[in-house]
Amino acid sequence: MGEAPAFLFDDLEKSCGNGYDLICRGRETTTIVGNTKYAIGDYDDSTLSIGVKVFDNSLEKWVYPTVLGTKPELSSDLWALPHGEDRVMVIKNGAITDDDLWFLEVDTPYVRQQKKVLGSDVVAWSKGVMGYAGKPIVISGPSGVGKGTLIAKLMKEFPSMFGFSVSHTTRAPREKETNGIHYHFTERNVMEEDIKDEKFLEFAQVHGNLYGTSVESVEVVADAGKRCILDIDVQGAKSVRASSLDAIFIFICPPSYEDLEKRLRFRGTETEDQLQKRLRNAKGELEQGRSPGLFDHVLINDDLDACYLTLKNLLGLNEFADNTNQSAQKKIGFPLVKSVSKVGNKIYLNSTISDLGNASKNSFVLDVSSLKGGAPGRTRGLDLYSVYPFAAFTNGFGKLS
Ligand SMILES: Nc1ncnc2c1ncn2[C@@H]1O[C@H](COP(=O)(O)OP(=O)(O)OP(=O)(O)O)[C@@H](O)[C@H]1O
Ligand SMILES: Nc1nc2c(ncn2[C@@H]2O[C@H](COP(=O)(O)O)[C@@H](O)[C@H]2O)c(=O)[nH]1
Repeated sequence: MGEAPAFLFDDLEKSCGNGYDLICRGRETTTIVGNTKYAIGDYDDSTLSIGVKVFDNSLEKWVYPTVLGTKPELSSDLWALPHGEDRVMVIKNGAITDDDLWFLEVDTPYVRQQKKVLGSDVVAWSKGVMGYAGKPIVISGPSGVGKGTLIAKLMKEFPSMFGFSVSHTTRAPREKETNGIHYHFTERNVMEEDIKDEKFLEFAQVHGNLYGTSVESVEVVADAGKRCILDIDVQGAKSVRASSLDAIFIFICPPSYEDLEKRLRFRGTETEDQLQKRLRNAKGELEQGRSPGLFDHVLINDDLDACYLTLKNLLGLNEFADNTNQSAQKKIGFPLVKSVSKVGNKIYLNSTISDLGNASKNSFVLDVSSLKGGAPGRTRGLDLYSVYPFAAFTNGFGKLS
């Protein structure tokens, strides 16, 4: 990581091509990935979003692929840069914050799978998101073991570091529960429809009700730069383990079955029937929780404070850790781009004005070496930092502090 080579910017004030990757600019811009030419631009007037065409080499004409994902709104100034063999990075110059960077996936595993399912040519939009908030944490264990209590302690002590994934459930709200905070309380038919529409990362029938984690509920936490905590049952944990979400899995055990029952009774939120059902289900969950391969850590919640300390230790949050680095990432705004150059995994952005409030020439690096994920939803792991003017905006190592 260092200062951008000066020649790149001086040679690149023109709008198209830099000798490394073909970088194109315009309201409608064409770019080549592999052997295929894509036109990305403004002819999709009906939706006022950026349209996509693919050049069919055998038919020798432009065709319209199925476009999946949320489409970015139209922009009069687009930059398109092929990224690897499977996607195009699209910069919407001068767009509002957080809407400036998109990826058009043309041959990622997700797109290839959708091509098979739909039997047509498919591309998919995925929004570029700066930073990577750390692996989500899945907390599982039988009802009444203290998962919610431990999570509440973590969220209270580290409010800027963690965000809770608000699940959907068909269970009725308890007295002190608020819709949208504790759960999204929902009707079964609505939730089943959303499951069919693939809006859920996982779902399960738990103690007679349907519970599920929507993709959106995990994404909003990560969009806020926070580490996502999921409180889900063992079936849900299994599904997440099998999904593409790279998480840490923690199972919470009670000191004894009798203690579990005492806690559930003490909480007083269940009828006797419901309580018995939860206790019966706990037996199977405790067996599965301890079976090898599913959970990375098993904690016994005997003394609450001791268990909480162990949880913090395994998350690297003990009193000697520098926890400031783990808080929400500081964002810098995307610059108004005048020229673009790509060298390896670094994209050099030359700007005349930036939101840093300086009207002089500013240079930025967008580091895509840690790119994670892809459609549907977001492409994460992007790192944007300023490299010029060196002294004024950096910590001396070329990166904004
Ligand atoms: N270590 C502990 N010792 C004694 N009581 C505890 C301990 N941890 C939690 N509790 C109490 O046990 C009850 C159940 O805890 P909590 O609601 O956090 O469980 P849970 O695992 O989230 O349950 P559910 O899965 O049903 O949501 C609460 O009244 C809580 O105060
Ligand atoms: N598989 C999922 N399980 C979930 C989810 N949200 C909560 N849960 C689990 O349900 C039980 C009961 O919860 P309660 O609030 O009714 O006491 C508990 O074990 C939770 O962990 C979810 O989205 N998916």
